[in-house]
Amino acid sequence: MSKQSPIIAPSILSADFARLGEDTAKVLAAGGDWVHFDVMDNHYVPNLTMGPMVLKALRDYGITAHIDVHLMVKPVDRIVPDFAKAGANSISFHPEASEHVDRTLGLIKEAGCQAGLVFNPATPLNWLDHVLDKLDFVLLMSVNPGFGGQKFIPSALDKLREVRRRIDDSGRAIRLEVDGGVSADNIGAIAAAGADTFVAGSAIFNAPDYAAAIAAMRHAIG
Ligand SMILES: O=C(CO)[C@@H](O)[C@H](O)COP(=O)(O)O
Repeated sequence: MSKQSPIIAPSILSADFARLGEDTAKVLAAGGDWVHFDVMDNHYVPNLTMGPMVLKALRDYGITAHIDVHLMVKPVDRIVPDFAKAGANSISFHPEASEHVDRTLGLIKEAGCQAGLVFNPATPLNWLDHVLDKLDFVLLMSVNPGFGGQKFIPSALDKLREVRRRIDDSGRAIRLEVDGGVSADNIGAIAAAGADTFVAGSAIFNAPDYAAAIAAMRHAIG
């Protein structure tokens, strides 16, 4: 399966939390495709962010775009139905944080969401071996999870190429998402390595003009 059309998913971890609905609507109006929603539990990662109530509040505010929930939590399973009920469209998790990866993927699908597996920079790709057919997307972290505004780790490019090869060999329509340190300066190389779904937080929300930042990324993807 060749690459799918590019998606830019602004990470609202870098949005103004005091005006989250407004800032999310603004970044979507500026050209963002999905909302990337980072859930951190101060256990699996050393930070604490948002839960299902915040996601529901965004839906109630009028956000209708695809909301892409990245669970950085341990354990995983018991929170999955709550995010689905709150209005998540896709849910990803870290395999080493789940007791039973296949079961967690099943729970996500049963809840009506797209399912993804997330790999930290040092997580081996063999977690993909027996579940590729159950995935809607693979999310490769190009920073260690927990914080926005970190620098892209260059070895992620080789890993992206390897996952792209595995997806292409499978013939399945699986998206390849990348997250961490993505900017207009490196997104061209990241796309060339095989990514089709791009999460960006600080490069968009710290820019004076969200639309110009997103347009520069689309232009660099080509
Ligand atoms: O999941 C995470 C961090 O753990 C990311 O989604 C960050 O929010 C990306 O932020 P930038 O690196 O683009 O600033």
